[in-house]
Amino acid sequence: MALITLRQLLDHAAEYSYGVPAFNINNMEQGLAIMEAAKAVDAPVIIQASRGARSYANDIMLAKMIEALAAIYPDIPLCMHQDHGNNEATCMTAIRHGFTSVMMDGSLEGDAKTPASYEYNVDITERVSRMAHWVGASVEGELGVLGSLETGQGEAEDGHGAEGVLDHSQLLTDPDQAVDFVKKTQVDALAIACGTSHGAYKFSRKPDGEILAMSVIEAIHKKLPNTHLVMHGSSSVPQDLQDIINEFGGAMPQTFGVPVEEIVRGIKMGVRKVNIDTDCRMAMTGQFRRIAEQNKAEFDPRKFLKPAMDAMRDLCKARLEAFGTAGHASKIKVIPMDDMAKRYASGSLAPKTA
Ligand SMILES: O=C(CO)COP(=O)(O)O
Ligand SMILES: O=C[C@H](O)COP(=O)(O)O
Ligand SMILES: [Zn+2]
Ligand SMILES: [Zn+2]
Repeated sequence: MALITLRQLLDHAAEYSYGVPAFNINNMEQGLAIMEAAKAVDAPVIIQASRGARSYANDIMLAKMIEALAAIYPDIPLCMHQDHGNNEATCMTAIRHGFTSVMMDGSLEGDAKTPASYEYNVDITERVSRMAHWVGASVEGELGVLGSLETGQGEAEDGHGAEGVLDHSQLLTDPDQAVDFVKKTQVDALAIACGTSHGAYKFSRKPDGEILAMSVIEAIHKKLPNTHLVMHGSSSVPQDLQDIINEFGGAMPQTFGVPVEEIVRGIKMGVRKVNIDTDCRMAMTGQFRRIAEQNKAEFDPRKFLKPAMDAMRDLCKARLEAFGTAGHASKIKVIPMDDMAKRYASGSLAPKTA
């Protein structure tokens, strides 16, 4: 069993200057695709489940699945992370089900829609941090609200994400506030807002600095060189995946994601965790559509799921290679959560924010 905490994994990533993609899962096929990719290139992985994934798959199913994946791939350090926790209970029940890491997303209130005050965010994130660290689990906080700099819109349409139109002061993380936030909350990793948003429709054109503010990451990294930064909404929405979906009966309007080369630039500026869900969904859906179109007599779900799994595996492998994660799995000796708990208690893992 090689379940690793986010903190240990990102400390390793920082030491060796690489980034780690965090792929979302909802089902067995996605779990196997990620692990196959990781094994192929000897990479550690972060698998994350949203609240939606937990209610779709059931907590017990997810917990047993993670246990199974860790047993099938004993040589791959696997971090199991709660994506976008909305309150203390979401985070604590995730840990109870074997997650080694949680995101307390206090940038929004408990309804996961209303932008929260800074005080609310600090208060709830600090509390979750304190509790998670008692048992050695890691915590990711978020400062700034995800949403498009083109439209000012969050992404409430998928059930979480800010409602209404936001201004740039909300959509871009303030570097000075980031320093204060990390000091006060003691988070292990900090998700920042720089113009990315969840889903396929991020940018209406190939993003430049106007709409994808990499300069914000650079400014935060200057002030917090020892803090692990997290980029959400970091699918690249590759043209070839849009084309496959549309070639086989889909109708996705032309859209643009976060170019892989921008993420690689981010990794040089302290980005250690890169959240990717949409690309994996698109890789799978393209194959579902292709098989449905090319073999109309087919009715065995495995004939759809296997090519979908292979496409997701290839996507994951490409990201693990591009972000420099490949080759590091075998170099990591996993520290058990109980040991991590002792390290937190001793103060040795306190964030360096001098
Ligand atoms: O940030 C994400 C999950 O937290 C996923 O982002 P994408 O929708 O860009 O894949
Ligand atoms: O928010 C990030 C992921 O894309 C999860 O999406 P979801 O809530 O639809 O599972
Ligand atoms: Zn989402
Ligand atoms: Zn996210």
